[in-house]
Amino acid sequence: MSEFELPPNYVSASNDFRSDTFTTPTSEMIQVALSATKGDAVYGEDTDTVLLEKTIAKTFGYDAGLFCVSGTLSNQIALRTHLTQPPYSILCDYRAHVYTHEAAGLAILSQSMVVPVIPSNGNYLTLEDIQSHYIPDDGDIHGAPTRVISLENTLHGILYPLEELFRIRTWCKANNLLLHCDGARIFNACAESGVPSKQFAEIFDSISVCLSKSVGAPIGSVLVGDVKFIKKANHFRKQQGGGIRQSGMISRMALYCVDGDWKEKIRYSHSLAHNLAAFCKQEGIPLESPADTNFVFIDLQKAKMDPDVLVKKGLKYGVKLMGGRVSFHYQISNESLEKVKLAVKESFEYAKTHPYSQNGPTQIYRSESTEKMDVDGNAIRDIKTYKY
Ligand SMILES: Cc1ncc(COP(=O)(O)O)c(C=O)c1O
Ligand SMILES: C[C@@H](O)[C@H](N)C(=O)O
Repeated sequence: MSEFELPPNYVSASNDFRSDTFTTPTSEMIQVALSATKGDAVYGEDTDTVLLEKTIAKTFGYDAGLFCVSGTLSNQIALRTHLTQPPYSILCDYRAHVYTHEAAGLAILSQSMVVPVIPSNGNYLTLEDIQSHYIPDDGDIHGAPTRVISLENTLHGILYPLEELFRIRTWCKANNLLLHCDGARIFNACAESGVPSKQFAEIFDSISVCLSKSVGAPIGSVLVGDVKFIKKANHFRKQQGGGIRQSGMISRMALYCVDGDWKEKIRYSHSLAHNLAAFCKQEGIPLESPADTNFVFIDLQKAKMDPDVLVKKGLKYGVKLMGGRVSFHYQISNESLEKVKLAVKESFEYAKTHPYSQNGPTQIYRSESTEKMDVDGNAIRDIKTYKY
């Protein structure tokens, strides 16, 4: 095996539970990309990219969209565009991706303070949580007034109740605050809740719609909002190096995914997650949060489970895990689900005699596992068992 060749079970997504970002482009996707348009998207001349932007904007009820190569870029330029006169701050859930996993983009690009809030119900921010933590623009020169409430739907796979979103929307309008949605899993929210995608335009001023997550595209997100907002966001996208040229091929692959039966694909992945959650309940394995959609967050702290043991048990059965978060996507096989159950159960049993003290909630990313072995116990040389 060459030093760069991965073992067979490392090239498929069917056993990859690390994230729904690990789906791989299908041969059909690659085939349609061959007939993609070839214009320069910076000049708005790539038809497939313009079509993708219009399609996603229309799907979610907005007037304009902007193709971004990642959800991080889409989120960060959205929030930068909303923020106009510092000092200001953004309020979000303490687990929000824009705060925890976008490398301090809010501090650097937007020079914004962040007010991270722990939801009083443990799952999602209520209007009362926001009201008791936001910073009013009342002329107090000590403060950095809240300008944007940035929510995530879903967050850690938890569905945001629509009525709560409307309560927050009404209050934000009355208090001149903007609402952004990190919609990395907005398609999951739509598929599971039945809320029409267009209804989110009544709530959020902008949504970062990821295509590279559960919908299964290899690359990209589309930021949606009104025309003036998207025009300015485009300026920040260029500034951040996100103005890519012939993006037709990746746009066409994304269009293939959104034109397809994404609801069916996503509902399949949710059924697998619900199956694992039911198994955990049956075995007495605690979960950190409700498994509403495509994630199962095992409460490692409560179970005193060592995430490294869980990863190694996964390798023993030939499935890829990153820690306590078990992610599902449409390419996961039923066979792999059964293997994950074995790994989770064995790790839980092991913890009973080898309790591990986990500091704080489940870490999505973890350092590389100490040992690497395949199903037959052979060492797997130089393979990262985690994305980071
Ligand atoms: C909730 C959430 N928001 C945003 C992102 C950023 O997306 P990307 O990895 O494409 O930058 C991710 C991760 O993929 C995510 O999980
Ligand atoms: C954690 C985050 O960066 C990544 N989007 C994931 O969900 O795997």
